[in-house]
Amino acid sequence: MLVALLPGDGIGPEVITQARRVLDALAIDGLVFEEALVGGAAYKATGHPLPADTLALAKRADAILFGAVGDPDCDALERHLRPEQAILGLRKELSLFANLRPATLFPELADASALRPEVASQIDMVIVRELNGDVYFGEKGMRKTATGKREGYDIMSYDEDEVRRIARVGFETAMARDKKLCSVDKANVLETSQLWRDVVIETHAEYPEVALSHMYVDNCAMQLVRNPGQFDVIVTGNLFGDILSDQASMCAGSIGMLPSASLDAAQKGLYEPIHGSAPDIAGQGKANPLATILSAAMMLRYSLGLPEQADRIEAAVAKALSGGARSPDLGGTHSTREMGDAVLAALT
Ligand SMILES: NC(=O)C1=CN([C@@H]2O[C@H](COP(=O)(O)OP(=O)(O)OC[C@H]3O[C@@H](n4cnc5c(N)ncnc54)[C@H](O)[C@@H]3O)[C@@H](O)[C@H]2O)C=CC1
Ligand SMILES: CC(C)CC(=O)C(=O)O
Ligand SMILES: [Mg+2]
Repeated sequence: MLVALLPGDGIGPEVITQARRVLDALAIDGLVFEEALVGGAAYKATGHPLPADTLALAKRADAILFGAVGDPDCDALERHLRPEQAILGLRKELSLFANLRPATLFPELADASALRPEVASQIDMVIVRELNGDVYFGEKGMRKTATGKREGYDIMSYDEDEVRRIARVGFETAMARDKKLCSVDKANVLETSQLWRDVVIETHAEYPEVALSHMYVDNCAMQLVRNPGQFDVIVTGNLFGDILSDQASMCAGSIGMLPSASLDAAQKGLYEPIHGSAPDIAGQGKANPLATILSAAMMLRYSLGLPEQADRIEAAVAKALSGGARSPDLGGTHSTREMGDAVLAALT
């Protein structure tokens, strides 16, 4: 089993190092790693954020463990050369259309949430985010209006097949949990969202056991803070899912806690924390590696068929937290490496 390791930029390499230590400690027979440059690091070395070799490795691998991309030095580059194009390119090239972002509060972290502990303790949801379409992949550009003003544009669109396939992932995810699916859109304003809602309703006929509800995205942002316990599975588009999952992460303690799986139709996947390269703390040993370590657990479960090993990692993370391991984002002083040490010590 080949895992492509793509550490990327900023805190990406720091958190990937800790995930790799945990995977090594499991001593899984036949698991091999191959590392490659991606993002700003790749641009600086090769002139492209997603070099052909890196893409070829990602295609060849059984799974991809990804850190994060993004480098302030690259923010003025033409868009197609910016580090973020690497993760967008991987998602598109590998048809990773289904992004699962579980947001669960480890009970030990009730005090780390931005919400009151009795509200935060109810959080146990999965955000299913569409990852191959929407405004991120529509036609975009800069142009001049008739009166000579600069105008930026990004086209938002979904076709019905794109909505149907992610709706099915949402329903399937709900079937495996509490059978409650909330579809989040902005159908009161956007035609893209009206189609989204119509197709989700049509797809519901295939899953009559699931209780389906609909919510506008602005209300959803509010409800995530007011009463996050009401959500079981949320299915939504690329842009809304991006924003809502960062918000949900803070309700669950920290953005440094949320893992993700980005899957294609055959469960091949890229696994990454939901956060970015955090240039404000990069190189300081302050990054929380648990989101990446938990992403490695998702990789073992979804793409490598090793659910017991995934359980071992998740149990070790819970034990490390019970034992008091806290990086600064969780209100503590543990360094990135010490968080990794705590998980390693808790592995049984
Ligand atoms: N999938 C990816 O590779 C992503 C890349 N990005 C890129 O990352 C760069 C920085 O973006 P931001 O908007 O600042 O988002 P960010 O997620 O990198 O950071 C937001 C805030 O959360 C903190 N944070 C993030 N991860 C943390 C961790 N593991 N432990 C402790 N604190 C953590 C950061 O220090 C920062 O204050 C940009 O270039 C952006 O485009 C952003 C999101 C995802
Ligand atoms: C570079 C962004 C598109 C990535 C992001 O913010 C995310 O996937 O959460
Ligand atoms: Mg994001």
